[in-house]
Amino acid sequence: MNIALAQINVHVGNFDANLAKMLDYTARAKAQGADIVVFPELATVGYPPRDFLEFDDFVEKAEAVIQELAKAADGIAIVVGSITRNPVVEGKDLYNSAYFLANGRVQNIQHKTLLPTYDIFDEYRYFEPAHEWGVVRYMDKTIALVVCEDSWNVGNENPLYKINPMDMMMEHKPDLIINVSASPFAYDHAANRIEVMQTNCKLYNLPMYYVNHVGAQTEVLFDGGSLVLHADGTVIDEMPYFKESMRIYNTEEVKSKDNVSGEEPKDKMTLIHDGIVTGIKNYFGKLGFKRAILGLSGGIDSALVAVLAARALGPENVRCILLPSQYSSDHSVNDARELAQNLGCQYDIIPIEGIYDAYMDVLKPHFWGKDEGLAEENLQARARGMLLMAFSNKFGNILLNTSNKSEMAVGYGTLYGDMCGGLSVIGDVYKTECFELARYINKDGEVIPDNIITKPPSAELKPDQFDSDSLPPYDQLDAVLYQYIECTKSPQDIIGMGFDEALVKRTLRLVNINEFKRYQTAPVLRVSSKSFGMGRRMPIVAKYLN
Ligand SMILES: Nc1ncnc2c1ncn2[C@@H]1O[C@H](COP(=O)(O)OP(=O)(O)OC[C@H]2O[C@@H]([n+]3cccc(C(=O)O)c3)[C@H](O)[C@@H]2O)[C@@H](O)[C@H]1O
Ligand SMILES: Nc1ncnc2c1ncn2[C@@H]1O[C@H](COP(=O)(O)OP(=O)(O)OP(=O)(O)O)[C@@H](O)[C@H]1O
Ligand SMILES: NC(=O)CC[C@H](N)C(=O)O
Repeated sequence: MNIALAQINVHVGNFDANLAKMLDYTARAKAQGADIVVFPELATVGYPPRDFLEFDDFVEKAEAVIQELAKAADGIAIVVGSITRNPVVEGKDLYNSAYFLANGRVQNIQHKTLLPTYDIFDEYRYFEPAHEWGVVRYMDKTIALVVCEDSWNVGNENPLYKINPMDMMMEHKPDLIINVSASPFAYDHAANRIEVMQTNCKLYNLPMYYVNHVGAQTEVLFDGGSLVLHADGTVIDEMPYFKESMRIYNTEEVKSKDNVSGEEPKDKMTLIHDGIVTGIKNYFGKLGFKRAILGLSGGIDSALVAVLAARALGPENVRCILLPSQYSSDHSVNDARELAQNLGCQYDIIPIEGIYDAYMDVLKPHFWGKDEGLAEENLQARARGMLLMAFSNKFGNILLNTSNKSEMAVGYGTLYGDMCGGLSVIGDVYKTECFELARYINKDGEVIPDNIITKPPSAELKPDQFDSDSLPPYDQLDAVLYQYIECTKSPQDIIGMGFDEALVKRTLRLVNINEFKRYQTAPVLRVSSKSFGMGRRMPIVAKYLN
C-alpha cells in the first residue's frame, strides 16, 4: 500500500482555499500512485479555530468540505482531520475527529480522546472526548486512526489522562497507525515529538505514519516534520521543517527498511530563524498585507527584526525608519543605515529632537519643580511610536514590534512607545538568544554590521545610558527568566540552583508587576515551549512574588 503524507499549510476558516488545496494534493497523490493521502488534524478548518467553533455556520462549512472531499475519494482514500457534531445533548457540542473517506463516502470517523488543555491548547473548551475506539479496514490492512494527543499518553504515564486510547485501538489488532496532528513548533519540540512517537511504535510493535501542519496561524507556528517510523522505532523519514510538502511511502518498503532517510537536522538557531520568517510571511500573507515598517535604531533588536522581515517579505517590502534623538550616537545612525543598505531596504531618517522639544515646552509649566526622569525618556519612545503609526496608516503597512523576550518579561519597554506594533517578531527570543541569532545570520558573511552585535545594549533615551544600568547582566537575567517562565520554578527552586537570591527576587517581581504591559502587546510569534500570549495566562491583579 502507498501512503501519501501531505503536510500542508491551511488557513483558519478559509474553507474554499483549504478544500481547493486538499483536492489538488489528492489529485497529485492519486496520479503518483498513492492509495491513501493523509492530511493533518482539523485540516478542513485550520488549527486552532478557537471560538469560531461556536458558530453553527462554521460547523456547517466544515461538514460541506468533508462532503466535497468524500466525492474526490475515488480510486484513493483520504484521511483528514475535521469536526463532528455530537448528536447527544449531554457533553460538548463537537468532536475533534479523523475522517476516513473512501469510495466516494465517509467510511469511518474516529474521534479524539485526549483533549490538550494547557499552554496554547484549549480543546476541552469545545470538544467532547471519544467514548468508542475502532479501526479502519482498507485494502488488505487494518488501520488505527489516531488524532495527535491520543498518542501522547505513552505507557499511561501522562498524569493528565486516565485513559489510553491507543490501548483501546490495539484490541482490534491493527497493522499500522496513522496519526493526524497539529503539533506546534517550539525549538526543542521536534525531538520530543519523535521520541514520543517512537515509544508508541515500540510499545505496540507497529509502524506509524504521522502527518503534521506546516505554516503559521497568527502566533502559533507549525514546523511540519511529519514522520514515518518503523515498528522498532527507526525514523524511516522526517519531512522538512517549514516547507509544505507531500511524500509517498510504500508500506512494504517501510517494513523492510529499504529506504531510510532519517531525521532532519535540528539546529536551534536555524529553526528559530526559519520559524520566525514563516511566521511573518504567513501573518502578512493570510491577512492580505504586503509591506512592513519598523523603527531601526542601530541596536540589535530592530536589526534582527529588519533582517527577518526582509527575508520573509522581500527587502522591497520593508521600510526602515531611523528616528534619532539628541541622545542617539552617531554610530547608531551609521549602523542602522549600513544595515538597511546591506539588506536593500528603503530607509528614511527623521530626527525627533524637534518633536521632543515641542512636547517638553508644552509640559514644562505642568512639570514645574519635578526632576526629569522616566516621563521625559518615555516621550522619545512615544514620539517614535506616533510617527511610525503615521507611516503605517498612510501607506497601509503593518508596524513590526521589536521587543525581545527579556525586556517583555521585565517590562523594560514603553507602553504606547516602543511596545507598539501589530506583530511581535522576536518577543519569544531572549536577549542572549538575540545575539546568537544575529551571529547565525552573519555566518556566511556580514549582514548585520558587527558593531551592532558587539556594542553594549542601550535604549539611548538619556546620555550614556546602558541597559546594564537598570537590568542585571542579560546572561544572568535570561537564565533566571527561563527557570521561571519555561520551567515554572519557584523562587526557592531557582535560588537552590545557585542563583543570587536578590537577583531572583527582583527578577520575578518585575515579571509579575509587568503583566499589565503584556496584556497590551501585539501577538508574539511563538518559538519556545512557553511564549507570552495565549499560552501563558496570568492575572494582572494578583499578589504573588511581588
Ligand atoms: N498594573 C497596572 N495596570 C495598568 N497600568 C499600570 C499598571 N502599573 C503601572 N501602570 C501604568 O504604566 C505606566 C508605566 O509604564 P510605561 O509608561 O511604559 O513606563 P515605565 O515602565 O515606567 O518606563 C519604561 C521603562 O522601559 C525602559 N525602556 C523604554 C523604552 C525603550 C527601552 C529600550 O530598551 O530601548 C527601554 C525605560 O528605560 C523604563 O525603564 C505608569 O504610568 C502607570 O500608569
Ligand atoms: N533612534 C531610533 N530610530 C528608530 N527607532 C528607534 C530608535 N531608538 C529606538 N527605536 C525603536 O525602539 C525600539 C526599542 O529600542 P531598543 O533600544 O530597546 O532596541 P534596539 O535599539 O533595537 O536594540 P538594543 O536594545 O540592543 O539597543 C527599537 O527596536 C526601535 O524599533
Ligand atoms: N493538537 C494536539 O493534540 C497537540 C498536542 C501534542 N502534545 C503536541 O504538541 O504534538
